[in-house]
Amino acid sequence: MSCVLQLYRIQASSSRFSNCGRMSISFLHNKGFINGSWVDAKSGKTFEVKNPATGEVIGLAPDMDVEDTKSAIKAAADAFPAWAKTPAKERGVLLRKWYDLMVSNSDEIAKILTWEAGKPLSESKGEITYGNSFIDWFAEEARRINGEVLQSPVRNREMVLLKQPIGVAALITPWNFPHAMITRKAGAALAAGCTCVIRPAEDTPFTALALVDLADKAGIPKGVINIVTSGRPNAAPIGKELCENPLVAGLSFTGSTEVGKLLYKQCATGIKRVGLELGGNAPFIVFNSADINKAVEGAIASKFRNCGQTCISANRFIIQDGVFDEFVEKLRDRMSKFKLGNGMDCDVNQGPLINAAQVKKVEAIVKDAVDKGAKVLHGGERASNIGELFYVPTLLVDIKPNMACYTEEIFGPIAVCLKFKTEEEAIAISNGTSRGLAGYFYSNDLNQAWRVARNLEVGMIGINEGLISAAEAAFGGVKESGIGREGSSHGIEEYVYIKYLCFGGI
Ligand SMILES: NC(=O)c1ccc[n+]([C@@H]2O[C@H](COP(=O)([O-])OP(=O)(O)OC[C@H]3O[C@@H](n4cnc5c(N)ncnc54)[C@H](O)[C@@H]3O)[C@@H](O)[C@H]2O)c1
Ligand SMILES: O=CCCC(=O)O
Repeated sequence: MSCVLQLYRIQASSSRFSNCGRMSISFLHNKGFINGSWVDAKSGKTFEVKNPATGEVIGLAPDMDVEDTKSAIKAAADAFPAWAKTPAKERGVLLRKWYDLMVSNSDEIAKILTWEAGKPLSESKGEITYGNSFIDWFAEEARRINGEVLQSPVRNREMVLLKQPIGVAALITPWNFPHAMITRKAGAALAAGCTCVIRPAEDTPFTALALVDLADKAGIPKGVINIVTSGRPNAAPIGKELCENPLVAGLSFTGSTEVGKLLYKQCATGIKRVGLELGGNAPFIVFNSADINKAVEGAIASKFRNCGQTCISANRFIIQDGVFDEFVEKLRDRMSKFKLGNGMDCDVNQGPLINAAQVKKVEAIVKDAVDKGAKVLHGGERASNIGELFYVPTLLVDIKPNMACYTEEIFGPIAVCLKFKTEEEAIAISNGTSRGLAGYFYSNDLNQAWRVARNLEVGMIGINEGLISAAEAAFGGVKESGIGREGSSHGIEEYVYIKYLCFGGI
């Protein structure tokens, strides 16, 4: 209850946001940030940002377009030479200051995040700890961007590999992790010596603007981080400009595979460096040897984090015949204990979906499955009594390969359970998709664990574990789930190129 009151205090204290008088959170902004200044769209246009839990308009953000994007790119390009030459240790110190400010303001950022993204406050705090950890990590990694001295095959030569920042990085991020998807990209880019232009999702610009404000307060020089906000209609032209502008060296995108493919094509025009974190269709296999209680806890964590709107959420539960009934019954029991509601309410653990399009997509997936013979063991409908965008966590069995819930990324609170007999069958079902982001399996057979880990066609695997994300981990997919890795020491590689030096006549 106290959380609810705190939210209303934010709303009541800002003249630029709904129901507001004075501003208590100094980093709550409704302007874009270009070349170190808070700016409106050149056109003067704005778009509405709504609280998905209530439908209320919480504020207006600048509806920027290609002209604003060109200005942001120019600012980033102008700032690049000085930032690239700033010693890595100094870049790391500035990132550390940014991290410290984010930590000390975590509770306030969490409220903004829940306000616009709908996720329960405890999850927003979890995302912020996670998102902050990328800045902490890359603050340290900055000074470890080392080159190599090679063994020359001939006398009187020295051969050296330097790593240099690629230049201006364009970062396009989604609404589902409005904080962490920015810090995972910007932390690596800035540590490497790149400057950046960020285009956050239209549903969640205020978290992004708060982060950039704290970066500014940390002393990150003007032009190094720029942020261009826009409503959905301007996303495509802004994206095209970010992909095709000759001053941009590389693009990093997190979002749907469909948009990722388009941006990949657009980047081909200028042979830009591309990093893509796209959709998944994660298998979650439970073998007969597994500890079923642990598997159910892992399933809940993996499937229902952010109401299932997570790219690495379990998409299909693939359960061996000996433990199918026990797993399904225990999962149903856990799901029946979820509390849906406004994420600001402390005991809520499932918030709304982000927008009406997501609700329609989830509804269509459930209807398609039921029409084709799936059985609903829990949920199966909107929770309209709570709000427009709430959907009851749903459990489906009797799943067939022709159902959308089998072939598509669900991206919502729908758990679908399939039965299998042999390990080969489980692998074939798991790999029978064009996606390959994450996978999970539960087994207490060590040999089986190695075999299955090697055979799953995914970039990341949780083995007896449902939560795998960490700044130290290399995050990314195979197949149509993307290109490149974020986080870990490999995350830096997306933002540097190797320059070969050959010193002759030595
Ligand atoms: N892998 C992930 O982390 C992730 C995140 C969000 C969504 N998704 C997937 O995407 C589906 C749809 O969600 P969504 O609509 O938010 O994803 P999306 O790919 O449409 O949007 C992601 C980001 O890209 C922007 N965008 C959209 N079209 C663009 C374009 N032509 N050029 C440049 N930017 C563009 C959006 O405004 C947003 O900021 C989901 O159901 C899910 O399957 C995956
Ligand atoms: O949804 C995409 C990112 C999720 C994560 O980093 O764990």
